[in-house]
Amino acid sequence: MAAVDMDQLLAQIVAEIEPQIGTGSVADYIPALAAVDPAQFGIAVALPNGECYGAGDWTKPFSLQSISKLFTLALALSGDDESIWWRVGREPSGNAFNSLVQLEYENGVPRNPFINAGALVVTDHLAGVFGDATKAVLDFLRTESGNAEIDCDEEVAASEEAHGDRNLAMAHFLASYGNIHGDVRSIADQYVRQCAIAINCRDLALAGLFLARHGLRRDDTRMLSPSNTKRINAVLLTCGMYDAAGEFAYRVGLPGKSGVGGGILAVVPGRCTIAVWGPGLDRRGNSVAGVAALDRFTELTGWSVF
Ligand SMILES: NC(=O)CC[C@H](N)C(=O)O
Repeated sequence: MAAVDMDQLLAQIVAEIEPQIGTGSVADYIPALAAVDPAQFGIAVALPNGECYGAGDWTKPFSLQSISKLFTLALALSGDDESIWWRVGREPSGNAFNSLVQLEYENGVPRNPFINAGALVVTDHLAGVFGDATKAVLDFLRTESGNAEIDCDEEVAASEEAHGDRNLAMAHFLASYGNIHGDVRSIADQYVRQCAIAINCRDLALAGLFLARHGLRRDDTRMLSPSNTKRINAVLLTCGMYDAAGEFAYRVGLPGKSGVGGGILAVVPGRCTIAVWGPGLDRRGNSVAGVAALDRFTELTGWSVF
């Protein structure tokens, strides 16, 4: 594709995936998310120079959920501190994001940072470095997006906490292996609160730009070395969509991270970030309309890592 008319392209994608909007089912294990209208869709594309384009509900906030896991990993690796890899692996799990089964076989070392068990360990690491992991994520998102209003949605946090037995069990199980160092309840709470951050597609695409800019933040200060940025993108490609990572790589061919709020952040290294949001999920917890839109985006532009 020669010169890309981004506004026209995004409008075309929204029109093409229209039949998928509202399909799938909203996450109902977090009651506050079950109340979200599934018939919504937004897409935003941010370019390395900070220009941002969007279509549909791209300025409407949604629940960040597991997409927070990519920001916590990046913060854990910032300054090229690689010590987190002693505590968490980087292999796809092939299991659901909230599965516990591998943890006992593998001695309390989660397969990767993008499933819940791995994110709990990363949160514990960040709590040790920054004091409060949720605040560290919020500060980063606000600075990179330029939107100081981004915050935790207290209703979503309370709703997940009231139904948080599984993550709490997982955190205690990790602690039994010595892989949670802080207070278990506090770490589980910080994890839930970073998932409950409300953000829109525009701000999410801008906040992820360091992944497309080889580790540079928007003010040109360095977040990560080019090598560690490449590595995060590689782990996103292999593990970012949980047990659907292979299918997503096949259909879209980009590093990406999804969340059960219906958002996905995808990266075309050197070119752009793309944030999509559609609350209807497939059975693995990935946005149906979001994956369809990213599929069309890479097909129409030819922008992919392959
Ligand atoms: N896949 C997700 O987005 C899961 C995040 C959610 N907060 C949970 O822990 O279950």
